[in-house]
Amino acid sequence: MSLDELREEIESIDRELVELIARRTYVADTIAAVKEERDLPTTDERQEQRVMDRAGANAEQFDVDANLVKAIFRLLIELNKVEQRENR
Ligand SMILES: O=C(O)C(=O)C[C@]1(C(=O)O)C=C[C@@H](O)C=C1
Repeated sequence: MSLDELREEIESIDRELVELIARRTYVADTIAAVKEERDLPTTDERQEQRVMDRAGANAEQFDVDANLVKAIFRLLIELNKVEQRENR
């Protein structure tokens, strides 16, 4: 594969990543509505821990750096919380 082709592959993966981030964020909008209905706080630390543990385990399964993957998930959770706070 040429460098251009490899970069095209990365471009396509990057687009998919953004699409997945958008889908995760859209779910946060629905979660915000459920939490508001049930008078629950936006932050659920136990659930965040579960998400982080799962991210670490998935990273190990795919042989990528667990700490880096967890850092990305920390950002994704923060993005969700910002989105949820804007929606309630
Ligand atoms: O599961 C929830 O309650 C969510 O709001 C989603 C999410 C996440 O991004 O995974 C975000 C904020 C919460 O503190 C916990 C988890």
